[in-house]
Amino acid sequence: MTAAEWLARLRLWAEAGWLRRLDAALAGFLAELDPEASPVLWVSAALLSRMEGHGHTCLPLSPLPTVPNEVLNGPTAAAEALAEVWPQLPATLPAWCEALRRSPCVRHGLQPDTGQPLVLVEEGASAWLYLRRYWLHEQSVARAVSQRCAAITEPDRAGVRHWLDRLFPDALPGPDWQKLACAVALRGRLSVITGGPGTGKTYTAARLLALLLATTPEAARAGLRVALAAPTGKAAARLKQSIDTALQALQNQLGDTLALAPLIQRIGAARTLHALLGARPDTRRFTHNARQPLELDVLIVDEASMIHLEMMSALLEALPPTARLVLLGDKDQLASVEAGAVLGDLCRDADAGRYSTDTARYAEDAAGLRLPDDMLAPGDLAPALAQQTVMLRTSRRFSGPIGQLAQAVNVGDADRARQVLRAREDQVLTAWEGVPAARVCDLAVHGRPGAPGGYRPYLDALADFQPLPSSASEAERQAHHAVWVKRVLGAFEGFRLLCAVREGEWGVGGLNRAVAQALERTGALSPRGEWYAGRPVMVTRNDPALGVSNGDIGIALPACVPAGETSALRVWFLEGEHLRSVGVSRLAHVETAFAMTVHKSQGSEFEHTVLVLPEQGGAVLGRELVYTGITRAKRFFTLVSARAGTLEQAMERPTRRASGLRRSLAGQSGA
Ligand SMILES: Nc1ncnc2c1ncn2[C@@H]1O[C@H](COP(=O)(O)OP(=O)(O)OP(=O)(O)O)[C@@H](O)[C@H]1O
Repeated sequence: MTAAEWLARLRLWAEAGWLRRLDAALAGFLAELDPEASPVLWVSAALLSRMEGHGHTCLPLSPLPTVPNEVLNGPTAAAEALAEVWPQLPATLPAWCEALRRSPCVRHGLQPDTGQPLVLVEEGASAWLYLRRYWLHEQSVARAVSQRCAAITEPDRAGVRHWLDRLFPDALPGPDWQKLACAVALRGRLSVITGGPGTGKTYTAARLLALLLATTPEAARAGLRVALAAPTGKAAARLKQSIDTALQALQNQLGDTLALAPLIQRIGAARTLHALLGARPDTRRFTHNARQPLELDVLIVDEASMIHLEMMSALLEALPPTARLVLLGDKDQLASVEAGAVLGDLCRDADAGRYSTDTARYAEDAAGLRLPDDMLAPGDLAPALAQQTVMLRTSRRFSGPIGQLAQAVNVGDADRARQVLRAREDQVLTAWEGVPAARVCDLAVHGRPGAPGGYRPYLDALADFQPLPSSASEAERQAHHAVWVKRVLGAFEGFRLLCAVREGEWGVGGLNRAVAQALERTGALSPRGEWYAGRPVMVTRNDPALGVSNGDIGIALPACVPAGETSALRVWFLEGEHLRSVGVSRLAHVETAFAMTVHKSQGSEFEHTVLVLPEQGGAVLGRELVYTGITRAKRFFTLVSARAGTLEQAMERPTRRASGLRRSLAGQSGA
């Protein structure tokens, strides 16, 4: 086929939905830059772009010459279309790479960076293709992580032990991983604390802050600059609240021996990563970078699984080399919406430990811990990053049926998951499978046996506004209104529909419409037009000017106005205990939020969580998605699926994001 025919074929595939238009357009762009190139370049570029759209940071080339459909992962018609043209492409990886190397659009080997749009990486019998930007981000993250892992300081072990014994007074039967996490974070410039829900990641982070304060010379304590951050506003507010609560409880435990109050005051509000780095409108650049680093000594970042590669690169670049970065997150949760699976990549050794004898000795001296023999690794098999990574293994609030189900899903044990679901202990768990989408609306309106209510308590709170008598002062009216708004927002957190997909009757859009109509039929809502009292919305774009972040959830409610005046609708957001509102006309980028994606629910928990699985979920319907959905449930969990067996199918499929971060880390210094 000629170049024009190849490009036309790629456009056809985009029209069929097997590629995105953007993917075919990238191929067209490269054909303009290098009209003489082999079709390998255009096909690879289109597939690479498609992979990026699915969250991968690179395209593994090894399967391409023989099993291209593994990459396109499309329906039968797509496989047939590929089979028709593939014989015209090289049949071996070396020939494929050779064709790419011939193009000036592809940087390879030790070639200097002259702005080539693609980068080819070859190692042994494998090869990967990158978009330049992701290659640079990956290299920059690997370099920064390695440098931070190498910057180990040697604290006074006896002093650390003294404080750790006070901070963790309870003797546990096995190793106290929380204690180890504190000890490890104290000696490094980077540490990763991972663990499932309720394993005490923030509890540990609060103790780490106390340990840092206690081991800082007294004269320097007042100058210790600590910041808290998370990828979303909601997660940031939750982190701040948990850290404050934990530090206050710790102060009571420690008495006068260590003054934590000044630290609590100094920490300030937790911010989104965008706000911390100083996001600038209409650009992907930030105010803070290597030339203008953040002014802080300790940064704790929660929900790190949501951080994508580009953001991690920007964060590491903006951190001064002397600052300590502590990443908290659940490595088994869904990876970020945008490309990369950074926390998963950083935590690859977390289960196994792979601690060196040096780390074992340090754990014994500084934390009084004997690490299990099977978690130790000989010198060259003990990567530097593993020494700075600790996995917390005991959940304090997640031991019931929801925890058991989450655990079974996480390890891919379908029989066990089924058994737990069938047991329906105290009706905490229920599965409705092979049902029509309308059943989801029933759940939203009434709840279910064992977990009644659905959105009813929120609607009741909405209807329950009793105006104060006209004699009430302005301050009294405002306070009374704020109590009501908080009650409505609090009640809304009691129930949530989480979807795997956005489109279709089982997706976010379809269910939001259906639920709003079902609630309207009960007379509890009057959704006339776009905005109505009680409309829950999710912000879909950061807007620093309005102070709202992507993922924030608020509810449209009337403002507090004097009796007799008409009150305009405002969207109310709760940040910790603090209420904020924005006029509805100023919020351009929002969507209704009765149903939301599992992705967007990360960092939130709801009393009753409903996970909705469609008939066809494609590649998105994987194990991490189900695990993340289940672990959002505080008291009740309901699975609703269009087809029986979807759960098992999803569990069989752990999502593997193509990424070279581990390889790049190993290439840096064995990190
Ligand atoms: N060692 C401990 N001793 C007593 N209580 C603990 C301990 N560790 C954690 N907890 C308690 O367990 C609960 C969960 O802890 P925490 O919120 O820190 O977990 P987490 O891993 O940050 O959870 P998530 O990220 O899922 O919200 C909290 O109430 C906390 O006080």
